[in-house]
Amino acid sequence: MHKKQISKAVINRLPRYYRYLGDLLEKDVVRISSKELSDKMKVTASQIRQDLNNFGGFGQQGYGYNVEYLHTEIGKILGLDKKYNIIIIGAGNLGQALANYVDFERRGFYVKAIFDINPRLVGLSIRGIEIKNIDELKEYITMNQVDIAALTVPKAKAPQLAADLAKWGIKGIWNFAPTDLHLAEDIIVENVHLAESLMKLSYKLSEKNKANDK
Ligand SMILES: NC(=O)c1ccc[n+]([C@@H]2O[C@H](COP(=O)([O-])OP(=O)(O)OC[C@H]3O[C@@H](n4cnc5c(N)ncnc54)[C@H](O)[C@@H]3O)[C@@H](O)[C@H]2O)c1
Repeated sequence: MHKKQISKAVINRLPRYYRYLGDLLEKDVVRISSKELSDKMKVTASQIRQDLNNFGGFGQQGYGYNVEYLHTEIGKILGLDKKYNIIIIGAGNLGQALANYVDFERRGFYVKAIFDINPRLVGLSIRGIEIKNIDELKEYITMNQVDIAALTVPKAKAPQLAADLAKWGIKGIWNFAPTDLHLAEDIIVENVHLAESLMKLSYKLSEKNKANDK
């Protein structure tokens, strides 16, 4: 059977559905109508129905959505029913902050090792996770199951490291360096460009200020 192509916009909204449903579960909410979910999320009820219809609906007429079921199913679509081993390349400010964040584990993402080039950092531990010398990276990847590499190195170092990671078999790169990586198509890159997000905020603020000045 031909698999239906899910649009990027829908995929982008799924983590937010997942988060809201997780919050509802924590409050022991058993079911929710698309209208209630829509009021909470400030997304139209028809948008919610349309989005979820992409995956077979999940809802029942007159009943709404079973929160736990929907949360589990969206989790499966997002691949959150699996465990992922992460390594962090670059143990500076951002790399250390990521390694210190325990909540990723709750979602199935486990930071297993951190690598850096700076001998003053190598050998230290963050939350019990050892910072290894970057020279050990290839061997580590060969000997261990690594699913995702977070790149938190300076921009100039990122492309070469990304190419090495890809060559050594890493399929998922979580890139925080403010540069675009050009890798083979089977390597999945998710960019987290914080400064670009800040620029969007700045744009919106300046638009608002312009409107107020009128
Ligand atoms: N800190 C933030 O809030 C922030 C925000 C937006 C973007 N970024 C981006 O994230 C990246 C990291 O930022 P940061 O603030 O953590 O920088 P940082 O200078 O604190 O840390 C970078 C680390 O990478 C290491 N490194 C350099 N070359 C390496 C190599 N070849 N192999 C392994 N490790 C290497 C350095 O020794 C250092 O420990 C940068 O690209 C930065 O632009 C950071």
